[in-house]
Amino acid sequence: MFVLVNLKAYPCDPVEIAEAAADVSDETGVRVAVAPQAAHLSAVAETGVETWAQHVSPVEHGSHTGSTLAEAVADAGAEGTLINHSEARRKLADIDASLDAAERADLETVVCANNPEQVGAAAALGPDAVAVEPPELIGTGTPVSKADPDIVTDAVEAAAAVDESVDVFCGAGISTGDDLDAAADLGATGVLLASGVAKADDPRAALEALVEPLA
Ligand SMILES: O=C[C@H](O)COP(=O)(O)O
Repeated sequence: MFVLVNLKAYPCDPVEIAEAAADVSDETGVRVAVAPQAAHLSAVAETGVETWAQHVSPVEHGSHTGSTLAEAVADAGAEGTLINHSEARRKLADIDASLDAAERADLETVVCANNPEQVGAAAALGPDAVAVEPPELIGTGTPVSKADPDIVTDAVEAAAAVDESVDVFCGAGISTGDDLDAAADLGATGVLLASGVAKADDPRAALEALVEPLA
């Protein structure tokens, strides 16, 4: 299982979480990556943790003030990028162009989607993975794998129907090792989570407990 921790814009210490994630990954062999704010990418990458951008803009080098250039996040140490999110929804054409930008910069990609229908559409664009996240469960602490398991199995089916090489992750409300186990049982090969780590009093302990069943 791939554990991708999105720090969103939470008031956490990105380097402290990155160091904990790097240690947990080294100690357990579980792949753990951290997606901080763009301004924190270099500092996070310097910890040695696998580092992801939260977004890359659908642009090339040029007159694009305010954009997040794929080449720039790669230069800062990012190895992958999220594209699209329920909290920052993009049009399909922009998702497609952001995937092109990520490919140019040699970034791995996960496209987020709200439901299995969007998963199918996203899979058709050829990302490395799609992540299904029911918006109503994000940040609730109620895991998608328990509250809406069918959405995960339907997403796995929808992606496979389009392109079997596209991995399917799930996210929303995931915070425990049991949630990870349940996600794997439903066919997900990764999880996307945020508040369970970024808002934890002790992010290191939260990460250790999270991956414990996989270690
Ligand atoms: O990008 C992460 C997801 O939106 C999940 O967030 P959450 O773990 O706080 O529910």
